[in-house]
Amino acid sequence: MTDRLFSIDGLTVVFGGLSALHQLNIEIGQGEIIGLIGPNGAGKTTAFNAITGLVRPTSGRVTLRNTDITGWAPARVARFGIARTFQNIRLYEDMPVRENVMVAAHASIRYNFLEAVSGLGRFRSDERRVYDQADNLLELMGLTEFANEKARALPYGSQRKLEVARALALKPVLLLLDEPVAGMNPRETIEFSQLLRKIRDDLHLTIVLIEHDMGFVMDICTKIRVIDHGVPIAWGTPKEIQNDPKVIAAYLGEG
Ligand SMILES: Nc1ncnc2c1ncn2[C@@H]1O[C@H](COP(=O)(O)OP(=O)(O)OP(=O)(O)O)[C@@H](O)[C@H]1O
Repeated sequence: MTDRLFSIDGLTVVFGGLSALHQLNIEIGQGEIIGLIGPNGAGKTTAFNAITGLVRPTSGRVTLRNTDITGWAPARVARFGIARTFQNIRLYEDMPVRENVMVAAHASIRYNFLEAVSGLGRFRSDERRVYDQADNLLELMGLTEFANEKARALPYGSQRKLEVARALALKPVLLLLDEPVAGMNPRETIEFSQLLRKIRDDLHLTIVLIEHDMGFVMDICTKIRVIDHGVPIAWGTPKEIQNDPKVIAAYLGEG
């Protein structure tokens, strides 16, 4: 593995009496694309929520760039370099596509009151920069033609790409994607794989993704962590995971 960027040690989340996540460990090097998979209800989204501060871990540690970020508030986690998308798309549907990205970028900028109300100085130059950055991200994600459309007018696959553009506006070092290709057709999914590799390379990103589309996961991931009923059951390359009897049994037992 290349330099360690991010790690999860013994991450555990208990809701009432339910152990949603039990002793999850993951270690990730710069530039890797890691898959987090498992049957429905396995605890995948809970892991993302615990990493990004939406859920407080019962125990365990989350480390990014040698800094313990366990239990940090969501905005602080985002500013420190972790951005995410959600399983259910979260866009400002009646806002134009470009503004959707600009609003996300603003989350990483702070003005004092005078600068904001006067619209002068740093505020104005930052606005220009945020506008240009949004256009660059839309171009990267192949969404330029939709810049002035309302988000709700976009085809579903493009809405998912817009979610990624919004996450990238935070300038993360680690990108967490929750079911990024859900609802995409096979052609869109292949194009999205290519796009993801490109943004990983161009923006020096490291990526963790949750996904049920196994063709996509096996194609794009360098390593995969499998969890079942909150418990980690396997860790390995796509080939190792595909042939692991515990993984096959977990998926066969689903439903
Ligand atoms: N806020 C919460 N309070 C109580 N229980 C929760 C909460 N969030 C999740 N759970 C429970 O924790 C378990 C894991 O849920 P989670 O959403 O993390 O699974 P998942 O692997 O992401 O599933 P899916 O693939 O269906 O999205 C489930 O039993 C779920 O009902």
